[in-house]
Amino acid sequence: MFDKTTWIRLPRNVVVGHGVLDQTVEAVSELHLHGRPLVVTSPTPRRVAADRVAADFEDAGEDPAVVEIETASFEAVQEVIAAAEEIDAGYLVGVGGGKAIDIAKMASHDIGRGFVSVPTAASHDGIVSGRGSVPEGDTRHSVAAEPPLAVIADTEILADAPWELTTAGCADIISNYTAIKDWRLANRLQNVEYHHYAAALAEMTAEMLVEEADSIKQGLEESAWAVVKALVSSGVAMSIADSSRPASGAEHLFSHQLDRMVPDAALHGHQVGVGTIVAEYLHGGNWRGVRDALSTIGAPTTAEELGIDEETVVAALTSAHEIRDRYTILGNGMSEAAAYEAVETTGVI
Ligand SMILES: NC(=O)C1=CN([C@@H]2O[C@H](COP(=O)(O)OP(=O)(O)OC[C@H]3O[C@@H](n4cnc5c(N)ncnc54)[C@H](OP(=O)(O)O)[C@@H]3O)[C@@H](O)[C@H]2O)C=CC1
Ligand SMILES: O=C(CO)COP(=O)(O)O
Ligand SMILES: [Zn+2]
Repeated sequence: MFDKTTWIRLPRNVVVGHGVLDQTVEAVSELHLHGRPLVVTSPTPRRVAADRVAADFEDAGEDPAVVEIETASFEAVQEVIAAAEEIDAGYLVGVGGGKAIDIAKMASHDIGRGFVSVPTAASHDGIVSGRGSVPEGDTRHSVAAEPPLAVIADTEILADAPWELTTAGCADIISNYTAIKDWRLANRLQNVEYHHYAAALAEMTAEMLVEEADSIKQGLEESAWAVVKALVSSGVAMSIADSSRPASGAEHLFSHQLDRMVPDAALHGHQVGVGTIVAEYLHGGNWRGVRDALSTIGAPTTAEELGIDEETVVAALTSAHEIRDRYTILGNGMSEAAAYEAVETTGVI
């Protein structure tokens, strides 16, 4: 009997452009959600966008509430759930960087309410995906969470955000190259389920961004536009696959391990970018092309630029395979000698 099922959960409205923050209420009203909105944000995004969004809901007679979180933690998720229950929220609107958005999408998932994503930073592809990432014990990788019903990405705000957040988003997209290679490898060696369509979309997204690398420049709203569109495609690829496989391979394992060893040392995308150079080298691919694209955009390509010492980078590489059950080019682990060889050859150290 044929017993395959595909269930793809995608956003219904994706609104990207100059000043579209003002269209948040309209984009949400089309979703036919009921009840009060709870705006979930963090301090800077609140000033930049969330207070405006809340005021617009107020003007529309929607009686919103705002909850501000400081850290990406399970306590913050519980705080948001309590705030949502207190006002009997109909849906949650995450306004901010990955922290606020992930907390909102994880709280939405727990209480079965709709989630709307309003990114204020183009810092990684979690702004569109149904994956949430909150450190718990030794776990750093994403888990299933509520996918956004709508995404409102105002390029005026994104272009104004600190540039390193955007270069981190670029590097997170470039990592799709090695994520896909790892996925294919896992499919061949371990019979891991592989989705051609999701893989093609993720790979094409990385290729298009690399082709445009020269024109991605600080202060240009067109650059924020190009990056956020790529983040949307990458998030859609993850939704199609119902997994982060299209956008997360060995380079992400390396970054997650760094997060465990030296929390908050560098941005997610920047760590992932350096991991992509090494993983591409291990695949025997064009690691110089990856390095040059990162460097053209202004993303780190060395341990020093990440602000992480050589020993930690090597230790993260040799233990990254332990992070989760995800087969990649790292196999059952790199030896220390092989890790040194890879980072020295690629100029990471
Ligand atoms: N779901 C997924 O697939 C993924 C999730 N993540 C998660 O996302 C988080 C990292 O995301 P990231 O966006 O880098 O982190 P944050 O949300 O912490 O944002 C980074 C910094 O930028 C500030 N900020 C955000 N927007 C603006 C703006 N427009 N102008 C000025 N400052 C701004 C934030 O301020 P403030 O401190 O006030 O918030 C914060 O200090 C982590 O928790 C990580 O685990 C990472 C990768 C993938
Ligand atoms: O960061 C991600 C994709 O870019 C999510 O991947 P993880 O599942 O490895 O956390
Ligand atoms: Zn990522």
